[in-house]
Amino acid sequence: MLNQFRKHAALSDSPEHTLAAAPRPATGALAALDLLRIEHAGPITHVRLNRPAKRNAINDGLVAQLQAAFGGLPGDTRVVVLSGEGAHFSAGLDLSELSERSVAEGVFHSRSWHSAFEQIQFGRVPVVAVLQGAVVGGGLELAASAHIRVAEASAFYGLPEGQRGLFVGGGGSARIPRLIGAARMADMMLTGRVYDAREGQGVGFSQYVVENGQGLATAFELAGKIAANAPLSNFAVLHALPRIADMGQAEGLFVESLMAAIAQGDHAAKDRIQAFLDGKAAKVAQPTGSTGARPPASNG
Ligand SMILES: COc1cc(/C=C/C(=O)SCCNC(=O)CCNC(=O)[C@H](O)C(C)(C)COP(=O)(O)OP(=O)(O)OC[C@H]2O[C@@H](n3cnc4c(N)ncnc43)[C@H](O)[C@@H]2OP(=O)(O)O)ccc1O
Repeated sequence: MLNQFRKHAALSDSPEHTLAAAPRPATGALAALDLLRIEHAGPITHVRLNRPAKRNAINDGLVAQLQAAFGGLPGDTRVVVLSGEGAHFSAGLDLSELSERSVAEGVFHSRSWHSAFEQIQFGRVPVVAVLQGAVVGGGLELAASAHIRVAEASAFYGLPEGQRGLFVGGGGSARIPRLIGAARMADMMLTGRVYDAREGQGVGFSQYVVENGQGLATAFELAGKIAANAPLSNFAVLHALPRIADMGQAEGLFVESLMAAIAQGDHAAKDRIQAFLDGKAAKVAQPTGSTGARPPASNG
């Protein structure tokens, strides 16, 4: 595992980073988060859901700890890998906590998920999620908050809320239709339809599908590339892209021009462009399939 970390977090083309010698466990407040396992390897922070006996079902404690973890990332973190311990990414809402909630408490409960997951989606750094086994209900809502999803062949996606008499409450109604379309989401909730890993890639749940056991290695390989980018460039992808997508074209293009100028003025862009002009930076690579991923299927 240590070697895997070192190999996949290699940042040799980054002008600003060297990789720490070995992954180190979180310290201080992050170390106290017992429903998560957090490790740092240079600019990559690995956040792992750690309730495998309950299939990483998401209870109130886990939501609070996700909020704390993503709100308390060290300043040198450039990218997060989010995964789930065991055979399943997450079985969704912890159903054992639901029974005694009033309607008002239900609203506040849902809002606490929104807050934690918005911190993941609209945080400072990109998040790469590794998905295996069940990615269902609130687990799918959590996965949808990440920016890149790497699925292992075992992954399957479902929204059993309909079968449980519930509605999504973790931001799924806002995020999932943007990934797969509203009609597909309605079908999943109304009929209980489940997509396997390959189908899930086809409809837009994941950008990559890899063999079982290869998810983390692929995610760390991608995370190494992301960490080598200029932080402001990554930040613009996280914050400008989704907002521009929701704007009219004229407004969107105006915001784009501002963001482009801001990124271009940053020293990190200047350094990287000069390195390319001096022949010291990599050319754009031909696709090699090095992540083990098939090209994304169309969304159609
Ligand atoms: C309304 O306001 C909301 C809603 C929400 C979000 C809602 C949802 O997420 S609804 C969907 C809830 N999830 C499910 O219905 C999945 C249920 N689980 C399963 O189908 C299976 O466990 C499995 C995930 C396919 C895995 O199967 P298997 O490997 O065979 O494991 P099991 O033997 O079934 O389970 C082992 C162990 O874990 C417990 N467990 C599993 N899932 C849950 C769960 N979701 N909640 C609680 N506990 C779970 C299971 O009971 C077993 O426990 P033992 O003690 O018997 O070992 C969001 C926000 C809102 O405001």
